[in-house]
Amino acid sequence: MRYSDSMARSAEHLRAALPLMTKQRAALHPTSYAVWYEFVSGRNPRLNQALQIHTAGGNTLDEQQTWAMYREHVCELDPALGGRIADGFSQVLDSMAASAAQAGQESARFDTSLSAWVEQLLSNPPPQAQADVLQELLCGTREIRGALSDLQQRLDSSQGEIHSLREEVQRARGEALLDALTGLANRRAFDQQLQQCISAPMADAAQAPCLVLGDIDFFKQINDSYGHAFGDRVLRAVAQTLKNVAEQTAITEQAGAIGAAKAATIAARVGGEEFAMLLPTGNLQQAQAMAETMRSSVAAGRIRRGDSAQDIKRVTISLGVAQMSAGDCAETFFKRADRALYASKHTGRNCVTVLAAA
Ligand SMILES: Nc1nc2c(ncn2[C@@H]2O[C@H](COP(=O)(O)OP(=O)(O)OP(=O)(O)O)[C@@H](O)[C@H]2O)c(=O)[nH]1
Repeated sequence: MRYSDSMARSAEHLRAALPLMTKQRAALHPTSYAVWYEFVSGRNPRLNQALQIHTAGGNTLDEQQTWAMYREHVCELDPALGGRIADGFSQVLDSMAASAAQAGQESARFDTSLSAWVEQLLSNPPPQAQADVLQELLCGTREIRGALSDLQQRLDSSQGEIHSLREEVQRARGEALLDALTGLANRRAFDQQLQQCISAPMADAAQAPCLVLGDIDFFKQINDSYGHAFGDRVLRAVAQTLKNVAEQTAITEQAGAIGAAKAATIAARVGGEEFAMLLPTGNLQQAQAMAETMRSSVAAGRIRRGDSAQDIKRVTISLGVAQMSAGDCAETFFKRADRALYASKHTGRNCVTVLAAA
């Protein structure tokens, strides 16, 4: 069970959460309560970190941001399970619709035979009592047919609803894995992909997955000088640049692959101003070249402030590159790329460092 706090403890959380919730721009509904309950209980460090960043400098969360927080850090919906439930419903309805259609056909056949018998009997009049019984049977059968056809119509429309539900689940699945600000994959999606890479058998160590971590330089100064909203714009612009370069790299990989299509590079936002690019196949030189293109593209980009014709000071990014080695788990692989990134920060920023496995 997700929440196992005692009555007294949860009442305490309620008292702490309410004033925080009322400050927000989102309505007071169970979703926003779940977000702020988890915040005050301190049980979800990643949520707390994200909320602290979002509410820095007195910012408040609107409806969309509250839902994004919920989806990314609180919601436990397993989208695959949601999909299976919708599929299950759909199958049940399919088989009910088929049974109803079959029952309808059978009752129609019975109705036809009954009508023929009634014709016969009326041309050779039976005693009145028997004729009445037959007429009643005929009416009853027609009613059954009518009811079955209604049922079938309702089943058809339920099918339509299930179809939209399935689309909704798929959409929610997509959103649950996307970073709401930049549209890149979020930390959750990245962790899943990284885990998949780690679990896959490694055929050739030289072609093992590579990880590129990037972190915008002096981002706090950008926020402090131009405001948080402008900081968000910078994040979106950098994300778009990284995504474009990652996609170009994927195209090059596919063009270079003989026969087999290689998996695309995944670009994700894994923290406030931190990004991760995972190349499922390739080699360290390719990853380094991609990181270098990312660095130079970000540095060459120009972002204008809305209220000014002037560009702001150049935005740069530091990057670290590492390749997975045989003994790695997700954590050791990530940490090596992180060490490479911090080496870039310490050698002056706006550069790329590659760290080979020890
Ligand atoms: N606008 C905006 N700012 C964010 C977001 N997430 C994190 N930040 C800010 O990013 C800044 C990160 O600052 P630091 O970790 O000190 O790093 P830095 O200033 O980039 O310095 P170096 O990394 O050492 O070059 C903090 O001020 C955070 O508040 C966000 O979603 N939007």
